[in-house]
Amino acid sequence: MNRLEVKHLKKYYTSQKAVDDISFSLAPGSIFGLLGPNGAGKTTLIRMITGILYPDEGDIIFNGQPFNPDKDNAYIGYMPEEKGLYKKMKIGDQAIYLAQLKGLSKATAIERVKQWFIKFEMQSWWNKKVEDLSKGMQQKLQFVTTVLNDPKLIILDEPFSGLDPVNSNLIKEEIHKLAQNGASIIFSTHRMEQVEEICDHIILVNKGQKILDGTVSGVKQQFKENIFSIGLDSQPGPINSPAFEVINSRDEQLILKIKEGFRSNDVLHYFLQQQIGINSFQEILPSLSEIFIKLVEGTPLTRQFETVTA
Ligand SMILES: Nc1ncnc2c1ncn2[C@@H]1O[C@H](COP(=O)(O)OP(=O)(O)OP(=O)(O)O)[C@@H](O)[C@H]1O
Repeated sequence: MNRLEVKHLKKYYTSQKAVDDISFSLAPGSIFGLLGPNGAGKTTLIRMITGILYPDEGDIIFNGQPFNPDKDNAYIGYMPEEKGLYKKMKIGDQAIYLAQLKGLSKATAIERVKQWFIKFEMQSWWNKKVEDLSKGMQQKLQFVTTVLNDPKLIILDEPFSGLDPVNSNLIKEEIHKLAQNGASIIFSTHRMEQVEEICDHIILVNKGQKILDGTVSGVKQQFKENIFSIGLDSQPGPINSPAFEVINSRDEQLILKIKEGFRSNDVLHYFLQQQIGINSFQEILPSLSEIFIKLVEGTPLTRQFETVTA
């Protein structure tokens, strides 16, 4: 059973189709990247999945049942990009209070907060106030308060913003552990290299519509352009082959594109025929960043309703 199913979801504002008929599903244990340029509709989509906004149309199915925010919010952890912490409240008390709001008893809340504070080396923060923490420390606290109640669906909006590499790694490891234990994770960010590193599945939203949906490796395969890197044992002379063209070269290392109708074997055959040895041969897949730019570049920021003039 899917953890989450979103079916034909729509949210229109007065002049904008913020989310326009988006469907996708999310399996338990999956780490899912929700990508899109500024204004694409990601936050609006997340707000509907977390019960903050009602959809105009469409269905949200959580754990096989129609989504009921009052009941299901106890199983959802949402870390928004903007901080949702009380600035003046002591950090330990605040974490316990937020865990209780998610349905934990006070005793369990205290126990869990202590465990997480030890794990993340935050014990000394207990009596400090949020306003006394740095941006990165607040981000770490926000992550802990999001996962304290062991949610089944975790939504993280730019979770690494402001974090140093050590703390980023700490949180990455925890995200993987939470997924291994069955939580489904939606991860929204503009940092494509983080998506490649962390997510197993992505959807790309543009102008309120889903324009790409698949596994990270499947999407890269879908957009590959038959580009290969080859390492030779000596410098080749002028190359003239119908099978491929060289698009870049440095000494014995070439980047080449195999032409339509030809195969890798044709490239290998060409060099072997010239008595040139091959040290390495590897396909170069496009990065998610390249795919993202290719799909969204040059498109207007949002889809407006057509203006009707009398
Ligand atoms: N309350 C609102 N009233 C009117 N329009 C809105 C409202 N909230 C968002 N929008 C519009 O809906 C569209 C989608 O916005 P949304 O915040 O969901 O995008 P996003 O993908 O999260 O963008 P970003 O990456 O910049 O955070 C935008 O055109 C935005 O201007």
